[in-house]
Amino acid sequence: MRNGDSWTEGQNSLTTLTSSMTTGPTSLTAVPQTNKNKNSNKYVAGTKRNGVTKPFGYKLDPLELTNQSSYKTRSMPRSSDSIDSDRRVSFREDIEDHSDTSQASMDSDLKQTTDLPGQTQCRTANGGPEKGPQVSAKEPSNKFLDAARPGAMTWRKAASEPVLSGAGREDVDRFADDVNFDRTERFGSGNYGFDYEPTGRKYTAKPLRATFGSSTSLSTNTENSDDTDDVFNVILRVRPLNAQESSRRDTFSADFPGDGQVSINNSGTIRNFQFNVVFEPDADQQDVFESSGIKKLVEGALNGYSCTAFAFGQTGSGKTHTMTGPPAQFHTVGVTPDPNMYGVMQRSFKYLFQILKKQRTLKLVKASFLEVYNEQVIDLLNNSHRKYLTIRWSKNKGFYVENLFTVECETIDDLMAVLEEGLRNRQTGSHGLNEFSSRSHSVLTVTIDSETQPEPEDENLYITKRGKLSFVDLAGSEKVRDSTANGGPGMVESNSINKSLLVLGNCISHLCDPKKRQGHIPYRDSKLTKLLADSLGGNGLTLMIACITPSSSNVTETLNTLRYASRAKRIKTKPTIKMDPREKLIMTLKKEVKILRQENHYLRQQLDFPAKPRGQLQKENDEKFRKFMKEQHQKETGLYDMLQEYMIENEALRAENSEMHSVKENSRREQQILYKENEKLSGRLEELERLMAENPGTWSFGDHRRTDGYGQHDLSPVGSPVTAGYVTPSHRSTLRPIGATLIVNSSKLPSPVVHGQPMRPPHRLPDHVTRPAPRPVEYIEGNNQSNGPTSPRLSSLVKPGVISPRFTDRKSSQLSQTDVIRGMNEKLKQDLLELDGEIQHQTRIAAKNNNCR
Ligand SMILES: Nc1ncnc2c1ncn2[C@@H]1O[C@H](COP(=O)(O)OP(=O)(O)OP(=O)(O)O)[C@@H](O)[C@H]1O
Repeated sequence: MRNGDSWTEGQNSLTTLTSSMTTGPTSLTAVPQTNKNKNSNKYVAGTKRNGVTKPFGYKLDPLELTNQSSYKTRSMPRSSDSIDSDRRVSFREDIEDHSDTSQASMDSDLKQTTDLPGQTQCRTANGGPEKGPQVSAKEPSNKFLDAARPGAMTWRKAASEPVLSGAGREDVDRFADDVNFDRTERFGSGNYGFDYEPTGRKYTAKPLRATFGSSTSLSTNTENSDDTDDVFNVILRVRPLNAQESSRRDTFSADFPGDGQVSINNSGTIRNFQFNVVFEPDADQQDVFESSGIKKLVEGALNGYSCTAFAFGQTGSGKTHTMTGPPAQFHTVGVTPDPNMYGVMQRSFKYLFQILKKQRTLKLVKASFLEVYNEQVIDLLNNSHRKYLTIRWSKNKGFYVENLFTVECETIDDLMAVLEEGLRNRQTGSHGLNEFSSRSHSVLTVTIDSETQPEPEDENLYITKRGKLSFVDLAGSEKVRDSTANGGPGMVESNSINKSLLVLGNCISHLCDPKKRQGHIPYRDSKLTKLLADSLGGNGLTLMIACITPSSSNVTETLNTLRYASRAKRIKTKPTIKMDPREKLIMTLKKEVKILRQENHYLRQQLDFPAKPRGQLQKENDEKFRKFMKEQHQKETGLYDMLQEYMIENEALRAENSEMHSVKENSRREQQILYKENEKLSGRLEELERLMAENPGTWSFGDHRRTDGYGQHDLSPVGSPVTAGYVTPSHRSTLRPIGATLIVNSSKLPSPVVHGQPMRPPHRLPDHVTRPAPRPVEYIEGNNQSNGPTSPRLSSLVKPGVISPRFTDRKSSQLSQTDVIRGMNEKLKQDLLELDGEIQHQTRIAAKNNNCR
């Protein structure tokens, strides 16, 4: 025996384990094994039969389905006389028959739902709720109509004759108007279709299958689907009045206005509800299978999603009938189950194996079956000791049942055997409302492991997806009074059923409230909700099948069920594919690599590198690319030398530039100092001259001549005001020639006439000295570089003609400019000294003359 769910144990757990059921002489072999194919370095599922391990694909051999002896050796033991082979053979034949006829349309089966056989007709309401039955003014009850979904519909048996036959276009139009269809629906994919003759003149109206449940409406191929609208569906099945109810003359309390609506008459008060699909009492098992959406769940599980179908409702309302067929046929000795009465479970198994047979890919199908009875989990496939199993929780798996027996199912027979074995072991009891009442919640889980190649071009990458298909048949909610009457089951049984259903209701109301959904969901309050946590609030596809009885005597329970279902209708889940965490990581990395490759490709384009094609040729191209780069390197050796030259040259230029910068800075500073000094000297000269001009009689200048002429001194920076004037006696004391002391008594200063001549105009510096030095011509126009290129290669890059012919060297230009200013400075000092000396000389003469007088 091995644990049922070994998902997080990864591939290592898939070791060959052969275990036998211990419940009878004929054993069911459980071979959950995987052989590692060393050549391909990937895992291949295998099976052990009669000691021989065969590749997993073996079980998809068509012969297998008709191999009677193989079936018999693997049949499940029964406590009663063995009649199973006949039963199963008949169902298998049924599969074969159907597969023959439906095989051709398998493709379309997977894409869209099939047409009705013709004896059923879809009826649609003519105008929605307002045209439905009268709603009591006292108690308006349309609140459950709010979440109606497009495609909601009602199934009702109709006359086998088409509604319109041999009618012309006008008739069809009139008919379409009558049933309130718009034009697009008339000839499109609405609930009615029209066959017409080649002439186009004659039409036959025919009802089409419901679009609900179509596999095309769910994007099951995406890893994380965004389609949250069509993943939690609620359908309603109303059973007919049974013999007991009819004999009591119970009235039929349900009405079906169409469009998936149902109205319940509770003693004159009408309550309306709406679901994805409503099956009226005369819908048969095949109708329910075809139009409930269960096919979509099977397909989802094959694609790696967790899918759950669960039936709920009052006791005796038809849950087990819908899921597996009439319970009597599994519990009555000597009765052969009628394949026509098989429920959605058997039909789903058949559909699953039909797809597997068609796909012929590596798939590993395993099944487990358990029940929750009086809040205890019991393995229905290994219940010889009826041990209670523990529910545990792990980060990767969520809630799971420890030590649950799992059977590998190679064929549909294996799966059928699992179902029958479990049903036989399930707790049933008889009470006033149901002779074969299920006293427990049962969960049959089919897991489908499939290896897929996420990227067709990558032959070595395989990922394993685990899809899960669970069928849950809940114990019926019941009034303890009713169920314990007539020697019914005990209070404990009823209470535990009701309690777990209450917790389920709580979880549903939390899940359908957007605010509460973010918080704590009380899954842990019951074993049932722990097991359903994944289906209710998880990442899967869920189908709730609400079952009700139309009997007026059970209207309160019926309304409870409908409210329950309406609330559940608002639950939204987001389906995601379950993968092994390691494989998930590989996928993530793979995606990253893909993105990086794209980026790389883009950059290559930008840099004019040769593009690396993606996909299967990647390796080959990588090699080519390496070769190309090698060649390029060889070709580019000359370029490399050039690059080195450039680098050396660049370094030299940097050093030169740096030197030039420091020379420039020094000379700029020196010039500034000289400017300032010149300014001072010039100021002193001006003052001295002004002083002499103011006292012309006192001064005579003899031969003192300015070589530079007379005028304004402009030694200040460009733009500063220029002062001009003569040296006045009052300012004599301020005249301080550099290196000499001017001793002048201003009050006794002579007139500024020197040797009988008026004093000369103030000293003026030549223009080229006072103005800032002209900017040296730049080497390249618009380029501030202070140096020219020394490299012949770089020189050749410079356009001829832009180099100034006068330009030789910026450094010398800087220096010459400083020299000019320095020369001027010298000259000013000279002038000042001369003037100062003359003044002193004149002063002495004047003093001498005064003494003589
Ligand atoms: N749609 C139907 N058509 C004909 N018979 C039905 C239908 N639904 C239920 N029945 C019959 O009604 C009886 C009770 O049905 P069933 O056992 O499936 O109810 P249940 O909801 O599973 O009850 P419980 O919760 O007690 O197990 C069965 O004999 C079943 O065959």
